Amino acid sequence: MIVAIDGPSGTGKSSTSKAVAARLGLSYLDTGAQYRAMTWWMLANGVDVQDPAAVADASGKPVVTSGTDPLHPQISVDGTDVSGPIRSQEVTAAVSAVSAVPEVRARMVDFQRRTAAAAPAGIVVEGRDIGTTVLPAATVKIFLTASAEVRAARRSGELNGAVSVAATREALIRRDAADSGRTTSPLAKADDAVEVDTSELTLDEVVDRIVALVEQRRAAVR
Ligand SMILES: Nc1ncnc2c1ncn2[C@@H]1O[C@H](COP(=O)(O)OP(=O)(O)O)[C@@H](O)[C@H]1O
Ligand SMILES: Nc1ccn([C@H]2C[C@H](O)[C@@H](COP(=O)(O)OP(=O)(O)O)O2)c(=O)n1
Repeated sequence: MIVAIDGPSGTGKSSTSKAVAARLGLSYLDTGAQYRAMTWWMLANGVDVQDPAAVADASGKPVVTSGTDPLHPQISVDGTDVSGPIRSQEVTAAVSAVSAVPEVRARMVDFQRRTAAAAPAGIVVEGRDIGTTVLPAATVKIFLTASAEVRAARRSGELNGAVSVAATREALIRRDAADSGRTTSPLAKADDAVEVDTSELTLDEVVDRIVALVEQRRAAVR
Protein backbone atom coordinates (compact mmCIF):
# COMPACT_ATOMS: atom_id res chain seq x y z
CA MET A 1 0.00 0.00 0.00
CA ILE A 2 1.67 3.20 -1.18
CA VAL A 3 -0.15 6.49 -0.64
CA ALA A 4 1.33 9.51 -2.45
CA ILE A 5 0.30 12.93 -1.11
CA ASP A 6 1.46 15.95 -3.13
CA GLY A 7 0.59 19.63 -3.21
CA PRO A 8 1.90 23.12 -2.53
CA SER A 9 3.00 24.49 0.83
CA GLY A 10 0.44 24.90 3.60
CA THR A 11 -2.22 22.65 2.07
CA GLY A 12 -1.86 20.24 5.01
CA LYS A 13 0.37 17.52 3.52
CA SER A 14 2.47 16.85 6.64
CA SER A 15 -0.35 16.94 9.19
CA THR A 16 -2.61 14.85 6.97
CA SER A 17 0.05 12.32 5.93
CA LYS A 18 1.16 11.65 9.51
CA ALA A 19 -2.42 11.17 10.68
CA VAL A 20 -3.36 8.92 7.74
CA ALA A 21 -0.24 6.77 8.28
CA ALA A 22 -0.92 6.49 12.02
CA ARG A 23 -4.58 5.54 11.46
CA LEU A 24 -3.71 2.88 8.87
CA GLY A 25 -0.57 1.47 10.53
CA LEU A 26 1.66 2.61 7.65
CA SER A 27 5.14 4.15 7.62
CA TYR A 28 5.56 7.84 6.77
CA LEU A 29 8.11 9.80 4.74
CA ASP A 30 8.37 13.61 4.53
CA THR A 31 10.38 14.24 1.35
CA GLY A 32 10.22 18.03 1.81
CA ALA A 33 12.15 17.60 5.07
CA GLN A 34 14.88 15.82 3.07
CA TYR A 35 15.25 18.73 0.62
CA ARG A 36 15.24 21.09 3.59
CA ALA A 37 17.97 19.01 5.31
CA MET A 38 20.13 19.11 2.17
CA THR A 39 19.57 22.90 1.99
CA TRP A 40 20.43 23.36 5.68
CA TRP A 41 23.73 21.51 5.12
CA MET A 42 24.58 23.65 2.04
CA LEU A 43 24.00 26.86 4.02
CA ALA A 44 25.91 25.58 7.08
CA ASN A 45 28.87 24.67 4.86
CA GLY A 46 29.08 27.91 2.90
CA VAL A 47 27.89 26.50 -0.44
CA ASP A 48 26.44 29.19 -2.72
CA VAL A 49 22.88 27.87 -3.05
CA GLN A 50 22.25 30.05 -6.10
CA ASP A 51 25.06 28.28 -7.99
CA PRO A 52 23.61 24.97 -9.34
CA ALA A 53 27.07 23.60 -10.21
CA ALA A 54 28.35 24.21 -6.67
CA VAL A 55 25.21 22.59 -5.20
CA ALA A 56 25.53 19.60 -7.57
CA ASP A 57 29.22 19.13 -6.65
CA ALA A 58 28.47 19.20 -2.92
CA SER A 59 25.29 17.11 -3.04
CA GLY A 60 27.05 13.78 -2.39
CA LYS A 61 28.66 14.94 0.86
CA PRO A 62 25.86 15.12 3.46
CA VAL A 63 24.20 11.91 4.61
CA VAL A 64 20.49 12.65 5.10
CA THR A 65 18.45 10.10 7.07
CA SER A 66 14.71 10.07 7.74
CA GLY A 67 12.73 8.19 10.38
CA THR A 68 9.50 6.63 9.12
CA ASP A 69 7.41 6.46 12.31
CA PRO A 70 4.45 8.86 11.81
CA LEU A 71 4.26 9.42 15.57
CA HIS A 72 7.96 10.36 15.84
CA PRO A 73 9.16 11.80 12.52
CA GLN A 74 12.92 12.28 12.48
CA ILE A 75 15.33 13.94 10.10
CA SER A 76 19.08 14.09 10.54
CA VAL A 77 22.18 15.05 8.60
CA ASP A 78 25.44 13.21 9.33
CA GLY A 79 23.84 11.87 12.50
CA THR A 80 22.70 15.28 13.86
CA ASP A 81 18.97 15.89 14.39
CA VAL A 82 18.01 18.92 12.24
CA SER A 83 14.22 18.89 12.68
CA GLY A 84 14.30 22.39 14.23
CA PRO A 85 16.84 24.20 12.00
CA ILE A 86 15.32 22.95 8.71
CA ARG A 87 12.18 25.05 9.42
CA SER A 88 14.11 28.37 9.60
CA GLN A 89 13.20 31.22 7.24
CA GLU A 90 16.70 31.02 5.77
CA VAL A 91 16.23 27.38 4.75
CA THR A 92 12.69 28.04 3.50
CA ALA A 93 13.99 30.86 1.28
CA ALA A 94 16.76 28.69 -0.23
CA VAL A 95 15.07 25.27 -0.55
CA SER A 96 13.48 25.79 -3.98
CA ALA A 97 16.88 26.62 -5.54
CA VAL A 98 18.58 23.60 -4.00
CA SER A 99 15.75 21.18 -4.81
CA ALA A 100 15.72 22.27 -8.48
CA VAL A 101 19.24 20.85 -9.01
CA PRO A 102 18.94 17.49 -10.85
CA GLU A 103 21.86 15.86 -8.95
CA VAL A 104 20.13 16.66 -5.64
CA ARG A 105 16.86 15.19 -6.88
CA ALA A 106 18.47 12.03 -8.26
CA ARG A 107 20.00 11.23 -4.85
CA MET A 108 16.79 11.99 -2.94
CA VAL A 109 14.50 10.11 -5.32
CA ASP A 110 16.67 7.00 -5.12
CA PHE A 111 16.56 7.14 -1.32
CA GLN A 112 12.79 7.73 -1.33
CA ARG A 113 12.13 4.71 -3.57
CA ARG A 114 14.30 2.47 -1.41
CA THR A 115 12.53 3.69 1.74
CA ALA A 116 9.11 2.97 0.21
CA ALA A 117 10.17 -0.50 -0.94
CA ALA A 118 11.44 -1.34 2.56
CA ALA A 119 8.28 -0.28 4.45
CA PRO A 120 6.79 -3.45 5.97
CA ALA A 121 3.06 -2.64 5.70
CA GLY A 122 3.21 0.23 3.23
CA ILE A 123 3.90 3.93 3.44
CA VAL A 124 2.46 7.41 3.07
CA VAL A 125 4.94 9.59 1.16
CA GLU A 126 4.38 13.34 0.94
CA GLY A 127 6.02 15.84 -1.39
CA ARG A 128 5.68 17.60 -4.73
CA ASP A 129 6.47 14.88 -7.31
CA ILE A 130 5.62 11.61 -5.54
CA GLY A 131 2.63 10.65 -7.71
CA THR A 132 4.25 11.87 -10.95
CA THR A 133 7.89 10.80 -10.64
CA VAL A 134 9.01 9.11 -7.42
CA LEU A 135 6.28 6.47 -7.08
CA PRO A 136 4.10 6.66 -10.21
CA ALA A 137 2.62 3.21 -9.41
CA ALA A 138 1.34 4.37 -5.97
CA THR A 139 -1.90 2.66 -4.92
CA VAL A 140 -3.61 5.94 -4.01
CA LYS A 141 -2.57 9.42 -5.18
CA ILE A 142 -3.86 12.57 -3.53
CA PHE A 143 -3.22 16.17 -4.61
CA LEU A 144 -4.02 18.63 -1.83
CA THR A 145 -4.85 22.25 -2.65
CA ALA A 146 -6.07 25.30 -0.70
CA SER A 147 -6.38 28.99 -1.48
CA ALA A 148 -3.25 31.12 -1.07
CA GLU A 149 -5.07 33.14 1.64
CA VAL A 150 -5.86 30.05 3.71
CA ARG A 151 -2.37 28.61 3.29
CA ALA A 152 -0.71 31.89 4.28
CA ALA A 153 -2.96 32.25 7.34
CA ARG A 154 -2.04 28.69 8.45
CA ARG A 155 1.69 29.25 8.03
CA SER A 156 1.66 32.72 9.61
CA GLY A 157 -0.32 31.24 12.52
CA GLU A 158 2.42 28.64 13.08
CA LEU A 159 4.91 31.49 13.51
CA ASN A 160 2.49 33.19 15.95
CA GLY A 161 2.07 36.00 13.46
CA ALA A 162 5.81 36.91 13.59
CA VAL A 163 5.63 37.14 9.80
CA SER A 164 2.47 38.82 8.47
CA VAL A 165 -0.10 36.89 6.45
CA ALA A 166 0.57 39.20 3.46
CA ALA A 167 4.35 38.60 3.50
CA THR A 168 3.82 34.85 4.03
CA ARG A 169 1.39 34.79 1.09
CA GLU A 170 3.91 36.48 -1.22
CA ALA A 171 6.68 34.06 -0.15
CA LEU A 172 4.38 31.03 -0.69
CA ILE A 173 3.39 32.21 -4.16
CA ARG A 174 7.05 32.74 -5.11
CA ARG A 175 7.97 29.24 -3.89
CA ASP A 176 4.97 27.64 -5.68
CA ALA A 177 6.08 29.32 -8.93
CA ALA A 178 9.69 28.12 -8.51
CA ASP A 179 8.63 24.56 -7.59
CA SER A 180 6.08 24.34 -10.45
CA GLY A 181 8.34 25.99 -13.01
CA ARG A 182 11.54 23.98 -12.59
CA THR A 183 12.60 21.58 -15.35
CA THR A 184 13.23 18.41 -13.31
CA SER A 185 10.05 16.83 -11.87
CA PRO A 186 8.15 20.01 -11.01
CA LEU A 187 5.29 20.25 -8.52
CA ALA A 188 2.35 18.81 -10.49
CA LYS A 189 -0.84 16.81 -10.03
CA ALA A 190 -0.64 13.30 -11.50
CA ASP A 191 -3.43 12.62 -14.02
CA ASP A 192 -4.79 9.84 -11.81
CA ALA A 193 -4.54 11.78 -8.50
CA VAL A 194 -7.66 12.72 -6.52
CA GLU A 195 -7.66 16.45 -5.82
CA VAL A 196 -8.85 17.53 -2.36
CA ASP A 197 -9.30 21.25 -1.67
CA THR A 198 -8.65 21.61 2.08
CA SER A 199 -9.55 25.34 2.32
CA GLU A 200 -12.92 24.69 3.95
CA LEU A 201 -12.19 21.31 5.57
CA THR A 202 -10.90 20.56 9.06
CA LEU A 203 -7.82 18.35 9.37
CA ASP A 204 -10.03 15.48 10.60
CA GLU A 205 -12.29 15.82 7.57
CA VAL A 206 -9.31 15.65 5.19
CA VAL A 207 -7.90 12.61 7.02
CA ASP A 208 -11.30 10.83 7.00
CA ARG A 209 -11.65 11.43 3.28
CA ILE A 210 -8.21 10.02 2.45
CA VAL A 211 -8.56 7.02 4.80
CA ALA A 212 -11.89 6.24 3.09
CA LEU A 213 -10.22 6.38 -0.35
CA VAL A 214 -7.44 4.04 0.79
CA GLU A 215 -9.95 1.59 2.29
CA GLN A 216 -12.03 1.65 -0.91
CA ARG A 217 -8.92 0.86 -2.94
CA ARG A 218 -7.93 -1.94 -0.55
CA ALA A 219 -11.38 -3.51 -0.87
CA ALA A 220 -11.22 -3.24 -4.66
CA VAL A 221 -7.91 -5.08 -4.97
CA ARG A 222 -8.82 -7.84 -2.49
N1 LIG B 1 -7.50 21.11 7.04
C1 LIG B 1 -6.85 21.97 7.85
N2 LIG B 1 -7.51 22.96 8.45
C2 LIG B 1 -6.87 23.86 9.22
N3 LIG B 1 -5.54 23.87 9.47
C3 LIG B 1 -4.83 22.91 8.87
C4 LIG B 1 -5.42 21.91 8.04
N4 LIG B 1 -4.44 21.09 7.59
C5 LIG B 1 -3.28 21.56 8.13
N5 LIG B 1 -3.51 22.64 8.91
C6 LIG B 1 -2.51 23.45 9.61
O1 LIG B 1 -1.85 24.22 8.59
C7 LIG B 1 -0.46 24.29 8.83
C8 LIG B 1 0.30 23.74 7.62
O2 LIG B 1 0.04 22.36 7.54
P1 LIG B 1 1.13 21.32 7.04
O3 LIG B 1 0.57 19.97 7.30
O4 LIG B 1 2.48 21.65 7.60
O5 LIG B 1 1.11 21.65 5.46
P2 LIG B 1 2.14 21.30 4.31
O6 LIG B 1 2.89 20.08 4.75
O7 LIG B 1 1.29 21.06 3.10
O8 LIG B 1 3.01 22.51 4.16
C9 LIG B 1 -0.20 23.53 10.14
O9 LIG B 1 -0.14 24.47 11.17
C10 LIG B 1 -1.41 22.64 10.28
O10 LIG B 1 -1.73 22.39 11.63
N1 LIG C 1 9.10 15.90 -3.28
C1 LIG C 1 9.51 17.15 -3.02
C2 LIG C 1 9.28 17.74 -1.75
C3 LIG C 1 9.72 19.03 -1.54
N2 LIG C 1 10.41 19.67 -2.51
C4 LIG C 1 11.00 21.00 -2.30
C5 LIG C 1 10.12 22.12 -2.77
C6 LIG C 1 9.57 22.73 -1.50
O1 LIG C 1 9.41 24.13 -1.63
C7 LIG C 1 10.61 22.38 -0.47
C8 LIG C 1 10.15 22.21 0.96
O2 LIG C 1 9.11 21.25 1.01
P1 LIG C 1 8.15 21.14 2.29
O3 LIG C 1 7.16 20.07 1.98
O4 LIG C 1 8.96 21.02 3.53
O5 LIG C 1 7.49 22.55 2.29
P2 LIG C 1 6.27 23.05 3.16
O6 LIG C 1 6.36 22.40 4.50
O7 LIG C 1 5.08 22.60 2.39
O8 LIG C 1 6.45 24.51 3.20
O9 LIG C 1 11.24 21.19 -0.91
C9 LIG C 1 10.60 19.09 -3.73
O10 LIG C 1 11.18 19.71 -4.62
N3 LIG C 1 10.15 17.83 -3.97
